[in-house]
Amino acid sequence: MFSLFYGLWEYLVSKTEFHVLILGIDKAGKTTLLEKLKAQYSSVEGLPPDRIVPTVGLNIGRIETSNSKLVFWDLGGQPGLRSIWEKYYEEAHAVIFVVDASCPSRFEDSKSALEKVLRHEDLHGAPLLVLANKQDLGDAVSAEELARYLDLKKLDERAYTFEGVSGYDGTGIKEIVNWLVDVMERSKRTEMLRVRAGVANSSGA
Ligand SMILES: Nc1nc2c(ncn2[C@@H]2O[C@H](COP(=O)(O)OP(=O)(O)OP(=O)(O)O)[C@@H](O)[C@H]2O)c(=O)[nH]1
Repeated sequence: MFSLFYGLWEYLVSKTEFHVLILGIDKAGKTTLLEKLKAQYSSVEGLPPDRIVPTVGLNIGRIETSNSKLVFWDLGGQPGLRSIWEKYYEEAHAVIFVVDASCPSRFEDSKSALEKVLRHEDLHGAPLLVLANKQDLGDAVSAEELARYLDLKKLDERAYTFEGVSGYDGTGIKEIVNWLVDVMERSKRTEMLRVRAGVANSSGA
């Protein structure tokens, strides 16, 4: 009886853990954003921008909100490293795609990288958040302008939105977290991943 109540209590107070992939071409500002997220939502101090180096492997960041735990996987965006991204698709609940909104000469590269991500079947239905980063710079385009450029009108099978952010001054960070938690809680993909995890656990995996 006690274990039944304990199990119920544990279920009620435990926080759901979500996995969020942070993708985007090199120098988009992924790691800088992750460090800002950590600084605002965890007890770990984020690295200052001048100590961040280009990512070669994977950076992991964990934050907690009142009812969820978010684990962020930040992957290197250099052309030779983008083939690694797909190894993480199956386990991701949602994707953040970061674009340097102050650098129009690289929008085409971002567009084709994002199209390739969205075509991959392992990400079917995963919610997508596209970030127009570096809004602290005067010449950065807005999230709406970037959305028009990326031409992502045909995403009816997944939840998606755009947000203007800055990894330097923290613009948009709260909106990122609120949107992700809200949409992942309601996502069919989350249900699918939960069921799969349940199957793995019950088979002893
Ligand atoms: N002004 C400004 N610069 C930024 C911002 N975010 C990142 N940067 C700068 O952009 C450059 C690239 O930032 P990173 O965070 O290393 O970019 P990344 O996308 O992780 O790059 P890779 O690891 O190569 O994939 C660095 O010089 C950062 O200081 C921002 O919000 N505003």
